[in-house]
Amino acid sequence: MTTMNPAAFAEALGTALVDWLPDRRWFAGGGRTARDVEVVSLAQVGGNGVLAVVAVRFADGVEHYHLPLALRRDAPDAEVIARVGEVGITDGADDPDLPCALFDAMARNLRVSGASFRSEPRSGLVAGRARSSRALGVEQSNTSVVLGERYVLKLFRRLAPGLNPDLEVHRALGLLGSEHVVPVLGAIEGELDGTRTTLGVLHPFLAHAEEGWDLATRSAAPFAARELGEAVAAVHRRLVIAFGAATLDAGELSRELLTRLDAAAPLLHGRGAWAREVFTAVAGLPPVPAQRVHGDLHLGQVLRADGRWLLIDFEGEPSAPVARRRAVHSPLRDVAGVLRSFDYTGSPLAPVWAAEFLRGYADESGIDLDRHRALLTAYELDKAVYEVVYETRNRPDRVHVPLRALRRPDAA
Ligand SMILES: Nc1ncnc2c1ncn2[C@@H]1O[C@H](COP(=O)(O)OP(=O)(O)O)[C@@H](O)[C@H]1O
Ligand SMILES: O=P(O)(O)O[C@H]1O[C@H](CO)[C@@H](O[C@H]2O[C@H](CO)[C@@H](O)[C@H](O)[C@H]2O)[C@H](O)[C@H]1O
Repeated sequence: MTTMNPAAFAEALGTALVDWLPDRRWFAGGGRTARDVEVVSLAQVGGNGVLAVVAVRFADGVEHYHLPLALRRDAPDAEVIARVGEVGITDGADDPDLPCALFDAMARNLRVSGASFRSEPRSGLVAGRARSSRALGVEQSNTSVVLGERYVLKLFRRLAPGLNPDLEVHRALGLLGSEHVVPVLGAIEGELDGTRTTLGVLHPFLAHAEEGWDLATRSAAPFAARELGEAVAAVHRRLVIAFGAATLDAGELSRELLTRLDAAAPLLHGRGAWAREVFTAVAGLPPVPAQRVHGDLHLGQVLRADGRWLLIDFEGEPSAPVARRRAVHSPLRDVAGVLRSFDYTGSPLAPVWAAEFLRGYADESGIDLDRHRALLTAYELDKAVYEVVYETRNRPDRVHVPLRALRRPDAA
């Protein structure tokens, strides 16, 4: 970049991104056509790296994205997003050097124009200790890179101004000594709309961790569903200690559920009637205990490592505005998320796991789930409605799974 005109760089990049972005798994455009892409900030890092924040304009609004980029003269055409003169701009997450440079910048607590890099107290990061990098290569909403096989750097993609709830919650639970989350070792921040905004977070890489989804669908090992229930309840307890408790007015909650249902109605293939009844009945419940929760809990968000469950990715629903992701909810929302996930596995053992999970959750939390059946069912249906929208946008071949869950249980 030093030898490149920033205006020419931004112009070439913005133009090329209109076509490049829609093919990225993490791009949340949902089939909409971007009218234009504007580069709103560029921070130079390492010898060949740039952290860019771009604004993508659609007919119905603007979304911001974070793009770690590498600049290389020898970049193969297939990897190049845009060329400025002889220099090819490529996705920095796949670059052999850029992620290591980001690690070193965190270890050194570096500040450059437009970005700051930080290591957490007592993280023990030492520059130069991460010499290799590889993209994790899993299906995800952001992009995670494994560094030196010891660390994992999650580069957030779609941005909302401010502290990312994933970093906020991991940090808070880590400080409380929770054994069900990985510690935060470092973070990267940029600026968006004049607000310090999280661009990345560094955790230890658990090389032998297995995802709950893989354990439930691909492994012959017994699934520790009861322990998962206990772990979720333990995390919920610590979330109350860290962020406090509240109550929700049942009438307001009912209206919120119905609003989400109405918004999704065109995608539900006429399957919304039972959910409507259940959501309407929520208005008659007593005030609902609420707190910060995970917000998008499913079996891909839990890892089994060294005989314990860890919860990851406290970012909430990727498409929700950040205020909603940080809002308090009933903890049963997370319980419902895991139940939906058991249903997604299609395993004949799913009902058994669900029962064990609920037993573990009830025992650890002291919540009598039988007394809260109506609310739990409402959250399961709300999650299924969310999933119909999510799958329609991202994986249309799976939309039948949540659609099936919206059918009244006694329906033929
Ligand atoms: N500390 C870790 N060690 C090993 N693997 C991890 C770790 N954190 C996350 N992963 C893996 O990375 C995947 C994506 O992480 P996640 O935080 O869910 O990203 P996203 O928000 O992009 O979906 C997870 O499903 C998990 O398999
Ligand atoms: O992990 P993310 O934060 O990106 O969550 C989104 O993607 C998930 C899929 O990867 C999606 O989860 C849905 O599919 C899962 C199976 O692939 C299933 O276990 C979940 O229960 C189901 O919700 C999640 O909803 C979405 O927010």
